[in-house]
Amino acid sequence: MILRIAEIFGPTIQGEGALIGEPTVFIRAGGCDFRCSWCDSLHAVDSAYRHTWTPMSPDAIWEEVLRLSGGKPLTVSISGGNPAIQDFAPVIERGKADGYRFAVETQGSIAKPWFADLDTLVLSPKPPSSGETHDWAAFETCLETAGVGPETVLKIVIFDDADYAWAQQVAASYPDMPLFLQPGNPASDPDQASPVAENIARLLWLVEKATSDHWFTPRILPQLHVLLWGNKRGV
Ligand SMILES: C[S@@+](CC[C@H](N)C(=O)[O-])C[C@H]1O[C@@H](n2cnc3c(N)ncnc32)[C@H](O)[C@@H]1O
Ligand SMILES: Nc1nc2[nH]cc(C(=O)O)c2c(=O)[nH]1
Ligand code: SF4
Ligand SMILES: [Mg+2]
Repeated sequence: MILRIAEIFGPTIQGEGALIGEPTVFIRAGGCDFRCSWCDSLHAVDSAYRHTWTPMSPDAIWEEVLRLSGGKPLTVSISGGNPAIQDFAPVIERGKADGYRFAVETQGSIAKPWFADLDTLVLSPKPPSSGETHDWAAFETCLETAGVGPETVLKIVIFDDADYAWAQQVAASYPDMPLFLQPGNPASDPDQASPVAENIARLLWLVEKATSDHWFTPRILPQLHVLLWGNKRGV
């Protein structure tokens, strides 16, 4: 079996959400069923970049993770694109046998049986500013398929007031899921000068909005990797 891989990089730290700060190797799958207006990983989404995606066997993927991590177990985060388009079961099986932990980042539009084998499932439904709309039945299927195996968390990107109101509705529908909010990063140009000031301003806006509303449910975090490395790829 062959998977389409946009990039494998690390070790770095997880920059977002529940596992922020955790040493991580990333596997970025090529291909996505969404096309968010502000996607920061278009090189793994847009078919114009398809020629840059490497066809790899699960063994070859695992060899690269072992090389990058020096064979020392850590958390492997499978992102994309939407990794749920492809079958990562053999990679996860191989890695767990070596003592590695697995997290997946997905929007929750496609469920896969191997969600149940993860340590952490990050579901990141897309707010109105993305231009995408959700099939909530498919989202529910992701939750059911994951079951009680992984810790399943919600991570929502907020660009504006409409996104914020939408996140409050989603949170009300899933009161038992840990909720993480991160401000949207409007600049995904890897050559752009430091986007830190803009991102901090957006984080401040979001923190002040939630605290003044007395909305105490979410944890609100920056994209730590953007603060450290800007919009650079492979970090
Ligand atoms: C690139 S996506 C890949 C995984 C999956 N397709 C998804 O969207 O969840 C990884 C994470 O980055 C977030 N993200 C993408 N573009 C962003 C941006 N411009 N600002 C902030 N977060 C962004 C997504 O919402 C998601 O949580
Ligand atoms: N350091 C770091 N943390 C991340 N968290 C989610 C990422 C992603 O693009 O899925 C990401 C990424 O690309 N780099
Ligand atoms: S779902 Fe994720 S990878 Fe796909 S376009 Fe949206 S942010 Fe990008
Ligand atoms: Mg990213």
